[in-house]
Amino acid sequence: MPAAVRILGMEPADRETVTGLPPGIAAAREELTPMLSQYADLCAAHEDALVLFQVGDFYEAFCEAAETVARVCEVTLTERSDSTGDYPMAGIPIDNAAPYLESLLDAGYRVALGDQVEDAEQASGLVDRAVTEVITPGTVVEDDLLESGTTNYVAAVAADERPGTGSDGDDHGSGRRGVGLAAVDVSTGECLVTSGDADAVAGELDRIAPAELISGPDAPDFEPSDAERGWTTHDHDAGAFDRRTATERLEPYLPAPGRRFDADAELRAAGAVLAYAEYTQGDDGPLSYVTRIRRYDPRDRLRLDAAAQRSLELFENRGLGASDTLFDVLDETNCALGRRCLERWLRRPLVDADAIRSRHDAVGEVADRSLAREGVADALATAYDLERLVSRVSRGRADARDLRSLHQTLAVVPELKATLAGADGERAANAAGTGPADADDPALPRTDHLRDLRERLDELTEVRELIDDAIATDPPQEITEGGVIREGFDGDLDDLRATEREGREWVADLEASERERTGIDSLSVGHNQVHGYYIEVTDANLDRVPDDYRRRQTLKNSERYVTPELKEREEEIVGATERADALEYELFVDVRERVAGETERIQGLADALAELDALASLAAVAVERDYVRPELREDSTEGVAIEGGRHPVVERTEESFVPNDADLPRGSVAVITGPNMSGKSTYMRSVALAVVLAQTGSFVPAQAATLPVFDRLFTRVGASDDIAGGQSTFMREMSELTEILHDADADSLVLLDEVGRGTATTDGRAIARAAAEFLHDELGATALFATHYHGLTDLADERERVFNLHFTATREDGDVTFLHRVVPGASSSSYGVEVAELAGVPGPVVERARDLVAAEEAERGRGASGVEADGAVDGEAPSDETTDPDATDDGDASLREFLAEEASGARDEDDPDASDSAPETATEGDRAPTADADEGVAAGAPRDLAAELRDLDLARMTPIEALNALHDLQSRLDDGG
Ligand SMILES: Nc1ncnc2c1ncn2[C@@H]1O[C@H](COP(=O)(O)OP(=O)(O)OP(=O)(O)O)[C@@H](O)[C@H]1O
Repeated sequence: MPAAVRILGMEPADRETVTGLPPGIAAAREELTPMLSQYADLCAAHEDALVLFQVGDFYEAFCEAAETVARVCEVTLTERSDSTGDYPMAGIPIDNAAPYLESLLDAGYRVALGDQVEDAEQASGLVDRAVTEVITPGTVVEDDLLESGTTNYVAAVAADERPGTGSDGDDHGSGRRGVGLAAVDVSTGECLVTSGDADAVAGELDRIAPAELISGPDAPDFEPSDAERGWTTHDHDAGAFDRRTATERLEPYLPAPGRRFDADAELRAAGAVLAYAEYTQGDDGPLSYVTRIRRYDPRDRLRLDAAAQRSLELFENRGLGASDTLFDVLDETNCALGRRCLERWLRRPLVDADAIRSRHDAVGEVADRSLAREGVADALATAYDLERLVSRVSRGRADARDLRSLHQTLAVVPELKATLAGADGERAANAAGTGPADADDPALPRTDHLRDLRERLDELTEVRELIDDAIATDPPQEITEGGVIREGFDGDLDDLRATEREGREWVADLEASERERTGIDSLSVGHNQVHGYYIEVTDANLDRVPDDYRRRQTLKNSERYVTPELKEREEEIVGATERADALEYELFVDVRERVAGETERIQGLADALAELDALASLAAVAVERDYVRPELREDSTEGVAIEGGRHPVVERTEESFVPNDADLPRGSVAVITGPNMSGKSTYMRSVALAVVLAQTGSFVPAQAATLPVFDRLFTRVGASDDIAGGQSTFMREMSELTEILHDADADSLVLLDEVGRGTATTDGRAIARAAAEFLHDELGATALFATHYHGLTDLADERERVFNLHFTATREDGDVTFLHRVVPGASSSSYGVEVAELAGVPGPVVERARDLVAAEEAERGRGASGVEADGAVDGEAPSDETTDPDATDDGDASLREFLAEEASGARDEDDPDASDSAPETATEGDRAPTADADEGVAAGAPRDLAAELRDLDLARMTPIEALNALHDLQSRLDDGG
């Protein structure tokens, strides 16, 4: 039964005209020819889809649907005329349908393929047609329409309908949770089910990034947090979410579904998503290759929401510079299976320390064994996408070439097992390794993880042999025209082929024997489609034609004949060929079904191959990029300790990447200051990426790393950092901050990059400070906090676990050099003007900016005496704008001041005593503000103009923006503000 699905986001008028029954056809319904009437029936049964109707070698659409196809696929709109009228018609070639289908999917359509399901030659009257598949973004199975090595999910969400069901998601174990989520990859049969409160499910949806989402009645509206990874939404037939219906739907997939799910909403989401998947696959009953429905709890994985994935550039590069992502760096996989697995791992890093260590063991072993690593890579490079292959086999869509690909993939398994056991030279070393339990059997990997994996490499010998015995080595694509079954596999087939062969040989000899018999040297024997075999004699020799020749065809200069014997042989050959082709098809289908019977085992093997490839990829990266095995803290109260840590992506493009240490006690807040472009963001991300990598099972780019296991990782990056994604609003920044402050706890790692930057300085600073205090005082999360609000560094004096770090720069002959090295203590310079110069802001603008800064500093110098006189430095949070201690100082000390300090050694980076804010406090004190300074005028500049100038984020402005901003300030200065 087709589900009633409607495409959201389209005007009802559009839907009426492009999906379901085209109005032009509906209007003529009573008079339609039988064929168009059949088309109309299929359209009416698929209201949600655009029906493509097979007519010979083309898929056709009619009337309004034809107009849509012509426009979207850029094909010609023609007209069909029959006794009942003229109908616009547009078609796409079936042989090359993929690019057109892709255009229709991209344009938001769902396409129902109305195929001829009966041999046109055998049909008496109208050929029977049926929808064999509904192609939708989330349920495509065609290789041509799917990216290799990626997952493609359709998901369903259902609200829990049991009374009293909690919605806070914290009642794990009681089975009472708010929203159920189920997702299926129809191309591989992977099926996942989970549940949680609406926020948790939203996070999971972001992580899974389904191509399509169907919602049950009362389910919350879920919007993708990232438009680029968005999904198409449908309201699904409410009936599919009904508990009883869902239970019945699930029964063929798993016994006693009612008892298998924690939450009612999980069961209903799973039932609905499978109903939908079945519907799109032609409603042919259960999808036999969905053999495992995997339940999971989001809390069993490191929670990385979409914002974190985005800002850490795990899968997408948002920056304007380097083009790689973390996944690109890690992806040294050799086959699509491994690539998908690695992606899954990176989207869902582990939180179970033993499981993480186990992966590290395996990565370490493969990294140590270069022969095994290369052997595994070579073997897997010839493996096909077993998951997609087996699902095709199981759906009855695989051809003989697919079975051969399956065979080739199975054939690497024995080789892989031998490789993992170790090549001869390796075995002794293996045996002497870290004390394997079975040291007397050197032919085994030394870690439990690899040993288990090797065990799971099911050789499936019977399947491999069956395919090898049955299927020709280089079969044709068509499975109905013979040539797919190997000789020797079936006696009857061999007899038929022998008859066929002998007949052909007889025909081949006929020319010579007839020439001899008739004495006509130019006599020839040939064959054509219409007349079959013939003997051709030129007109000059017609007098020598024997009596038993029967004329078949007269040509310009010759005659064509048959003999009764030739006719008989021909019938024999044709008969044998037809029967052999039909028998081959039968045999092929039988072999395919027998292989399909092993779907579950083949899927098990696919999992093992995928994991092996992912592990080998991590090992290859560890070796090539000099990563180190991270040590996991036993004690959950201890923090992060990284020596010589690097950013895995930036280090690939930055010729001389400067490694940095990170020592973050659990629950500490590191306030990081420093000039623009000095490396603050890179540093923070390096720490977070080390955590993500470690929990994924990877080694990390560092000299040494000891890490705790975090449960959640939050990031909040400055508003303008998201401009490239077109989502820069202060509101968004604040809602992300809200989420962090609500959800982070002692097991969270939090990255805050320039929080508060999206609003007025005073408010932004206040929010930043309050957030840092809350993180420290209330949440106890481990946090890295990069900021240009230097007043925040005071927190180190006030809070036990807050400390300062900063980045420095040097200047020689007017050139600023960023050292990219983190050192203890607070910084006081932003070098904004210098960065503007580096970025190519025109010289006069830079010079003018320098003058303005100098003027302001001069003013501040005058104001500072007031501070000393009053001693009015207030380290408390800036709640009141008029007494805000930061109100002028986040403009920072001047470059001159800063360099003078450096020259005098007051700011010795290597000075171990120069920690925290001690030397900096003096500096800041020197230029701390007074009420006078707040109201003061720098070289006649109104105070607010100077503040505005200070707040310009030059590093992120284009030269022209900077020029305009300065021009604006200048003219307002001229106007007296
Ligand atoms: N450790 C490092 N070694 C070498 N180059 C680095 C290092 N860290 C950062 N860089 C380079 O410096 C550039 C700027 O770094 P990053 O964005 O981290 O600075 P930032 O201090 O956060 O700047 P802003 O305050 O303007 O946001 C990076 O794109 C990178 O090319």
